[in-house]
Amino acid sequence: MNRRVHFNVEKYEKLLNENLPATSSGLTLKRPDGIYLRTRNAYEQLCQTKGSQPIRREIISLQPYVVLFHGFVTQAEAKNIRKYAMPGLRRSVVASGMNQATAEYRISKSAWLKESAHEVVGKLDQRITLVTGLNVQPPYAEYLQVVNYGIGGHYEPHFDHATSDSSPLYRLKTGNRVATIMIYLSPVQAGGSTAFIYANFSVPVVQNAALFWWNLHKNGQGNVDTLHAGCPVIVGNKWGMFKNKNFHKVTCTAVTNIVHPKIIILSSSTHSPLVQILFKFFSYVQHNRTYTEEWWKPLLYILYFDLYNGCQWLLFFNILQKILFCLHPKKETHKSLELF
Ligand SMILES: O=C(O)CCC(=O)C(=O)O
Ligand SMILES: [Fe+2]
Repeated sequence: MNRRVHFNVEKYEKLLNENLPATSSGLTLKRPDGIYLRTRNAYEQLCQTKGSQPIRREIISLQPYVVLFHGFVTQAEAKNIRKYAMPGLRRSVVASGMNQATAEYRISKSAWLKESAHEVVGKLDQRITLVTGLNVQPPYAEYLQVVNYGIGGHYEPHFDHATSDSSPLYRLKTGNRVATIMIYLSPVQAGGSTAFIYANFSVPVVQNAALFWWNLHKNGQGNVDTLHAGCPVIVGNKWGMFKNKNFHKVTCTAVTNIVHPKIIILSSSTHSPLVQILFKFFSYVQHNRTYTEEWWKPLLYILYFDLYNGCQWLLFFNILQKILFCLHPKKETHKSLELF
């Protein structure tokens, strides 16, 4: 050690000694008291508990809205899910008119995992709800689907939402797919990215992370910018897990549990008599009240309210009450419409 360095180290150590914390002079460190710290023990414990760490969300794109939640599953969870799905894996299918069929543009195997398959499935549903604010329990959403791509496996550009009324999604009365979350359950040595074609970006496989995006605009129309593909796997084996959140059910959840601003379109073609009555009601109001400019407009965006598909009367009246509140002459602002 040269002399100058030696001198500096001495000086540094002297400084450290001079600025030793109070503990070394016999005083113990004490937490400040204060009523505002009442929850401190619980808070600190939660912060230190493994599994209660904040989720790290990386915003990949705002239009379309695509985010990546890092460390969404643990290594062990990913391994277990692959194990439970393995026996059920079958060649993946795609919608083909009214049916489902295998297709050259989707080369992979997939299996559905119900909550009863293993407790981890329920846990993941809960976690998805926590980060997205969406109720993803069936029947509000589809079951978890595990997908496995071998070398060359891929899924050519497609939309996750239905783009035609003849889609099986409509026939099943599940509504369109409002959002997709895809969890990467394995690393891939080369290839396998998820590419958003019109939006012009791709997301490489990040093991244990979850990619989330909205398929539909807030008005319920499909977002064409979500056209995406699973790129071919070049080296390795890609495992993913999907969850699709369906559309009309959002109406029900949003009313009971106002978690996400989703606007649902009132459709005059819906056959439910109650929807028809509501529609007539809106048309009447629209023609007979003119006190604020287009005040009625947001009302038309309220409900695609398929009462035959699980919404309950109570929810229906809850909505109606809120609508009437919005119609109050003093309420000129659209802000009062914080239904969804
Ligand atoms: O594997 C991917 O990265 C995308 C797959 C996909 O888009 C799908 O299964 O709907
Ligand atoms: Fe997809």
